[in-house]
Amino acid sequence: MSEPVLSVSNLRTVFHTDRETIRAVDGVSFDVGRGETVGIVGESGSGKSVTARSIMGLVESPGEILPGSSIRFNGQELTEFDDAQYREIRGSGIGMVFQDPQKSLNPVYTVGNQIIEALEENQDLTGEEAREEAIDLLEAVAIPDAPRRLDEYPHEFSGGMRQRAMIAMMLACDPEFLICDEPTTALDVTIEAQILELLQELQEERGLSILFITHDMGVIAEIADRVNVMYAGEIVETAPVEELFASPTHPYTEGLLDAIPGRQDGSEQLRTIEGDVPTANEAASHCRFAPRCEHAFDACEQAHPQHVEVGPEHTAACLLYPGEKSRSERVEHHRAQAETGGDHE
Ligand SMILES: Nc1ncnc2c1ncn2[C@@H]1O[C@H](COP(=O)(O)OP(=O)(O)OP(=O)(O)O)[C@@H](O)[C@H]1O
Ligand code: NI
Repeated sequence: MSEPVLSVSNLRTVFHTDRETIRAVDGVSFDVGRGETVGIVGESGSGKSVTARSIMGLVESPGEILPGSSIRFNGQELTEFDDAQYREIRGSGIGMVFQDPQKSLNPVYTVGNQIIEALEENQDLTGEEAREEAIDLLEAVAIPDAPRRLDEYPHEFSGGMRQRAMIAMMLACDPEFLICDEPTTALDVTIEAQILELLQELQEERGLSILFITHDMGVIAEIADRVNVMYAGEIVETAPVEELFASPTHPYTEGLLDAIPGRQDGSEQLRTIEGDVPTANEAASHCRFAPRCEHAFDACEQAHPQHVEVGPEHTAACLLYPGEKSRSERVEHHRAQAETGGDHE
């Protein structure tokens, strides 16, 4: 792969509360290549949105990105950016699409006004030129009757159309990198499919790189080239999408896949993983998934799993691997890796 657009390395983002320090993102590393869509998937509370907010420079007190974390975007170290530099990069380099367009679209201004304002701010367009470009953008996101809809307010748009308008507004900043955080979760499946298709078209036309966050493995299958499975602040498995679906390796990933309707053969039932994602408040010295894992054994509570190569461009952090070793050898392997590979306090 050529130089990645985004390279996140050992990202640790915590929230300080009176009682404890919540380790929302705890040593996360991944790359996004140019023109690539990389997914982050995991249940609620696993740290997906905090990862996105960390990249966007939107972590506020009592949150903190810990020293030693690195977020490189086009070779620039974002963790060293000040507010002004971050505003600049949010206005041009990196765009973000959220689950809830209500939060990004202002109800008291027309959709057109908001897109035109973004164009004026970020692309130095004014007057008729900006209006023409805003119409082009609404057409680019396939909003019918664009010139008329430009003068409507967000509440006059349906949910799917609002999300399209939100994407158009984001395109007004002409970003090269897009972070989508559950952009289709609030939509019904037909509209969801249309928005996913739109994102893929825009990606091809504009050469966008995308980080796509969702709790839905079905959506990941549609959109991602590579996938990171996240659990309790950590990435527990990473692989190209076909490889992940063909050979899921971490028991958590298997659990997520078993919960997709229609993936079971006749004998199996649709299953959900019992229990909830724990809130991590101490450095991991064990497997955070062990309490919910049907394959867990004693050592899972005592050694912190490290990433092991389990297939082509495919790693998993689980004490069941490397599969060819005995159980005690595997535990030793992970302990040794944790020491040399740099588990952090
Ligand atoms: N401002 C905050 N203060 C304290 N804790 C926070 C804050 N924001 C997030 N957290 C905690 O960080 C953890 C990860 O949250 P995050 O929102 O990243 O999860 P998520 O994977 O995006 O879940 P969801 O699918 O529900 O959006 C959670 O335990 C959450 O409670
Ligand atoms: Ni989230």
